[in-house]
Amino acid sequence: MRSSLTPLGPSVSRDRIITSFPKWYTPAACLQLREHFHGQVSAACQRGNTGTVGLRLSKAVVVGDLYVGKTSLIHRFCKNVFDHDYKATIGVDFEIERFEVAGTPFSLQIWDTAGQEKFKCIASAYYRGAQVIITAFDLTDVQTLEHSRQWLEDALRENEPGSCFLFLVGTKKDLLSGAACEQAEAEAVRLANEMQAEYWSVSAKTGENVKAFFSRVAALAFEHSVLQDLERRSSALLQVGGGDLIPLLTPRTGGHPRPPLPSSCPECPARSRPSWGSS
Ligand SMILES: Nc1nc2c(ncn2[C@@H]2O[C@H](COP(=O)(O)OP(=O)(O)OP(=O)(O)O)[C@@H](O)[C@H]2O)c(=O)[nH]1
Ligand SMILES: [Mg+2]
Repeated sequence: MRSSLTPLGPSVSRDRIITSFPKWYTPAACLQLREHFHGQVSAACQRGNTGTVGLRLSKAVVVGDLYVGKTSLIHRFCKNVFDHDYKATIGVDFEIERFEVAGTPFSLQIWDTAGQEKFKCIASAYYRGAQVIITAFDLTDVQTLEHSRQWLEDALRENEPGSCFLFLVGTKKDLLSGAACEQAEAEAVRLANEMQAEYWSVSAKTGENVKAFFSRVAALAFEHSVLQDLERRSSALLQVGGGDLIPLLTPRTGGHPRPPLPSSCPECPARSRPSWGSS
């Protein structure tokens, strides 16, 4: 039986429908090597038993130095446009993208933050509650890669340890090729592994890898939301005797058990979640 919580609303566009688990950019720095949805997630989707996942917004926050191309990346994905002119983001902005993942509606709220130092305190107020942190750097500017550590640290400070998927994204791929590109990517992969983040190279100008990247983000965030929802519901219900269900409150958290970490599911050969301290 399909869940009665399935939302009404406009159907999602065809290119936001994700039926198979999107692949990583490189196995050298990826969060998940599986090529299929988690078994429990597929089963829940088939039964329409995905709880409130279709009704909630998952939050993804994009951080990184000024001028690296955060806004351009988001605009390419959400509006399919590219602007050569630079207009600094002031504070924050966001877009909401609706997907259908394994037959279930899923919405991602993508927060675009300002890279300029003077806006940092405004932007950092919006880091909280992120399910996904995307740290962007410019592939042609090694300093922006070096600054990625600090951006990630700042974003993690506002969130529960182990509660976020981390991505490191090299932008402006169209400006590099051959050995220069390989070298920049190798350095980025090294840092991504230290950060326990998944690495992607993209170009907002040409659109290369942009849709694939956000599909991957959406699929991982969706999977985690479904697993979290299943766990929340199973720990809130204790089955007894002839099958009566007794709702329980978890005392420690007032009925809202801490969600499982993305890496805690038995089918995930993923790395452990970060305890990323300053270096
Ligand atoms: N060639 C090329 N240029 C890009 C690409 N992405 C962004 N740019 C350019 O880089 C400049 C900065 O892009 P933005 O997206 O505004 O940078 P931002 O990170 O949002 O900057 P802040 O809002 O100040 O933090 C603009 O002139 C863009 O046109 C890309 O993929 N390729
Ligand atoms: Mg911007």
